[in-house]
Amino acid sequence: MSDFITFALPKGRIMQDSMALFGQIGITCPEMDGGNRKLVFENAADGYRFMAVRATDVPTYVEYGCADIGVVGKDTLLEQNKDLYEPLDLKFGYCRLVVAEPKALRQNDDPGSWSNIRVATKYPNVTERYFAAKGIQVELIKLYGSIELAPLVGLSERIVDLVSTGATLRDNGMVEVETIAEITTRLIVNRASLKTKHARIRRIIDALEGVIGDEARISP
Ligand SMILES: Nc1ncnc2c1ncn2[C@@H]1O[C@H](COP(=O)(O)OP(=O)(O)OP(=O)(O)O)[C@@H](O)[C@H]1O
Ligand SMILES: O=P(O)(O)OC[C@H]1O[C@H](OP(=O)(O)OP(=O)(O)O)[C@H](O)[C@@H]1O
Repeated sequence: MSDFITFALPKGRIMQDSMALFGQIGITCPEMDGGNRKLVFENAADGYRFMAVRATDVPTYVEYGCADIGVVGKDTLLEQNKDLYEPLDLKFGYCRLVVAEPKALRQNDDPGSWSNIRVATKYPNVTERYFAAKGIQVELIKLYGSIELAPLVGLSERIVDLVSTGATLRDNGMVEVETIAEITTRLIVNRASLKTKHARIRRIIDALEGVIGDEARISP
């Protein structure tokens, strides 16, 4: 690894909030404002590099040390369960991971009586763990997006997915049944980088904590 500090940032909705937060601690990348299709951007003067990757790929780039630091939703971390240092809750990207089902089904359904259900989700590992802890057997159908479609076309009656405003569930005739986890965006760090680039990474973590507040710190 170089003397650069390399960040892996998700291309989607988290990117803008991440750069706004880093901007508050003086970490910027003017090259990113260029409006092109580049995937790696540098601020060579300050020694920072930024990679734009798929949200679900952030933990992989950090785990393998291609990036020293990553920004990623807790949902992705729960699903992938990788060995990463997670020092900070960045306190944005708030949403919830929930179990949901069609409104009509909910009226006569008792989740307490479920013993064997079929669930469509982007989060098969979290879903399996959650229902296994309740003694419920799940037939998992892994999807990669538009999860709320599954009950509409008879793929599965239940889904596990993220809810933020609730508009997607509502507009597709579904309601929440249970909350599995509250989700926010997290800072993750490669364990080797934490040793080899300790002073710089510690400074970044401390500066972010200074901006967000003490409640950002996650105890190991
Ligand atoms: N509706 C939402 N409101 C707020 N945060 C959300 C919402 N949906 C997702 N997120 C958060 O943003 C993260 C990235 O979501 P985004 O939609 O940008 O990527 P994605 O399309 O889900 O991932 P990928 O590109 O790997 O398929 C999620 O992992 C979650 O933490
Ligand atoms: O409660 P809401 O504010 O409506 O947000 C929830 C929706 O947002 C996410 O989908 P996304 O936009 O990432 O699209 P996707 O279904 O293709 O993953 C999530 O998977 C829900 O579908």
